[in-house]
Amino acid sequence: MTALLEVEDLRVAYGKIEAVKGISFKVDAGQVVTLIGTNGAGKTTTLRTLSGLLKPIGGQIKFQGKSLKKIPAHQIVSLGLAHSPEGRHIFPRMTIEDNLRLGAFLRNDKAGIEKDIQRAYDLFAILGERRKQAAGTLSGGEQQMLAMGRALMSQPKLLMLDEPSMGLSPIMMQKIMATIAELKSQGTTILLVEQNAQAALSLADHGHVMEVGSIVLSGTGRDLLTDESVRKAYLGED
Ligand SMILES: Nc1ncnc2c1ncn2[C@@H]1O[C@H](COP(=O)(O)OP(=O)(O)OP(=O)(O)O)[C@@H](O)[C@H]1O
Repeated sequence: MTALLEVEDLRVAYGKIEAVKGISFKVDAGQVVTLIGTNGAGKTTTLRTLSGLLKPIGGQIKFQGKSLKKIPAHQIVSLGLAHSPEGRHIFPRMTIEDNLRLGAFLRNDKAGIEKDIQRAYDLFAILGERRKQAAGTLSGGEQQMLAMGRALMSQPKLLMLDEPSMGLSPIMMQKIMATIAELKSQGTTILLVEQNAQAALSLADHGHVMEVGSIVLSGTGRDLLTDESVRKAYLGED
């Protein structure tokens, strides 16, 4: 069976600095796969490249068996790859509901869009309660919910989440992780970038540890959670 996403020997550079140095991994439909690693490991660069925002200097990206090489960013969304970026990038002056609608900008099935807006409100009740308010009035965690809800509005085959737990309180972080688990149980395929290795590996089918542009260790979420080097480097154990 072909993987939903296949990344092979991917290399990405900013000028002369190679930020991603030949990484390979795949994501099968229905899986949660996580990339973990410290600041500057190349995780965000990888997601931005998969979204078509950065052009690789080498390697292959295949989505549903087709190369994404010559496909511009806006068409990549229509193929079914949605990206909830680091820092969220919601539109603070627009209402919560209008932010959600933006995620559906490539769709014209009105009834389906309304159904998915309702689905976002079912997942995140606070967004429904405050649908007519400016998105900038939401807390950081609620803005994260909005960013995830907006990404889901494109009906993605693959949802890419960049550090959804960043800057959140432990309770809000747990809520976001529980939502990711719920999306997984509904069959959503997710590529999750996280610095919170414990949370990410706990719900991932597979994980890859990135260090300075390379994948240095791969395994099931459970294997990596119990791996001694991972526990020392990323889970704060001596
Ligand atoms: N726009 C840019 N121009 C030049 N170098 C960059 C740029 N963006 C990132 N880098 C460098 O590329 C490397 C990888 O950064 P990247 O943001 O992908 O890492 P990351 O693992 O996502 O870390 P973080 O959690 O901080 O986002 C780092 O050395 C970073 O300084």
